[in-house]
Amino acid sequence: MASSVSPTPLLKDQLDIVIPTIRNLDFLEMWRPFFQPYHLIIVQDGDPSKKINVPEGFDYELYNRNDINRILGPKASCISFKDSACRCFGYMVSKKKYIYTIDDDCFVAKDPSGKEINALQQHIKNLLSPSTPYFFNTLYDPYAEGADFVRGYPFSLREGAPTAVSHGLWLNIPDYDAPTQLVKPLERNTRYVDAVMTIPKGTLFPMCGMNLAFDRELIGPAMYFGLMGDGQPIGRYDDMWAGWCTKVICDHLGLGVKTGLPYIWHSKASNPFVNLKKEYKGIFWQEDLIPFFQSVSLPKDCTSVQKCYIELSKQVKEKLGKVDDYFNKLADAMVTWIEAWDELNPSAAKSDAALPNGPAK
Ligand SMILES: O=c1ccn([C@@H]2O[C@H](COP(=O)(O)OP(=O)(O)O[C@H]3OC[C@H](O)[C@H](O)[C@H]3O)[C@@H](O)[C@H]2O)c(=O)[nH]1
Ligand SMILES: [Mn+2]
Repeated sequence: MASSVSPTPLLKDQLDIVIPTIRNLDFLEMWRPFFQPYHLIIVQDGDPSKKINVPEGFDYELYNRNDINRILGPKASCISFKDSACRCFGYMVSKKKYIYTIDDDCFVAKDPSGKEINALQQHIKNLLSPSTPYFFNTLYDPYAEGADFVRGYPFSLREGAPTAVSHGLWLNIPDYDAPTQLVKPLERNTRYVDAVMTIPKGTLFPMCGMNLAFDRELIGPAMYFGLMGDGQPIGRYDDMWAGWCTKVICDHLGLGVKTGLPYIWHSKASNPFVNLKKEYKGIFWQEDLIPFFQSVSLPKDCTSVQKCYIELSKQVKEKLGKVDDYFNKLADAMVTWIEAWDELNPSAAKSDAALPNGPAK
């Protein structure tokens, strides 16, 4: 029987909110009722001499590029500059079990009843309840209030798998790629779909970093947002790369990834022409990237996220290095990221994933 209804714990001492920003943080005023109890990690991108004002009353730490260079030294080369991908530095320096990351142009949305959505609470609910990657439940989340496993659902699979990622969605400005933005400039997402689903094992998905939460202890080292922005041939594929790496590792380690509720209100449409320039190589390359990730197989002795990620970086170099030399650089940066992660998180560096490698065969 799926869990009965109990209040969602705040987890205020177990969760950090990571915000990449080149703007001001006035958006926090709208989130204050939901975010004030939490510690914020603000990753200031762009010009480090620019002063970012954080509204009064929030507990935060702020890192700019000088801080990243000071803390990581030469390893700072793996952290993107002038791209929201810089946010992954916040994941690395956090000491908490959970991360929630949100963009500074994302606001509190309302559900169809007009009630303000506490996105963070829904993400916590998603992360604290199991996922069902091995068999699709046609009533969606069986652990949600008023739902359960449907007839025919194997009882041997009803315990589910630990949830590593909770991927939220967006009302108003949807996360479209540049070509779609260009042909549908006025399209707004007004559809509120009241569902949380587990993305089945063996299926990839386009992970958006705008409204994303994850269990840092289960999957944190896989959440590297790649080499994007300044000096790189590609942008706006930071979260996509992290999502593909994360999903194949979650599948291997027997972890779940959920998508759906909660919604946020995404307010700013970034410039489609600028986005096209950033994305165009990604749009072309991903026709090779997706078959690569679909064919990834990780050895049984990859029993920790770090080991999986290092193995993945070897396969990236071997199989994608021939697509473009960028992937050789990215593969090296993946290793640097893990080295930096383990340097900043020494205790976690030793731990293997304490999880079976999927359901009992
Ligand atoms: O150089 C930069 C540009 C932006 N940021 C911060 O990143 C957040 C997203 O920026 P923005 O809202 O302008 O871009 P979107 O196109 O809406 O972002 C989506 O697509 C790109 C990424 O995948 C992103 O995750 C998606 O949300 C915002 O907080 C900016 O302040 C930055 O740090 N550096
Ligand atoms: Mn935005």
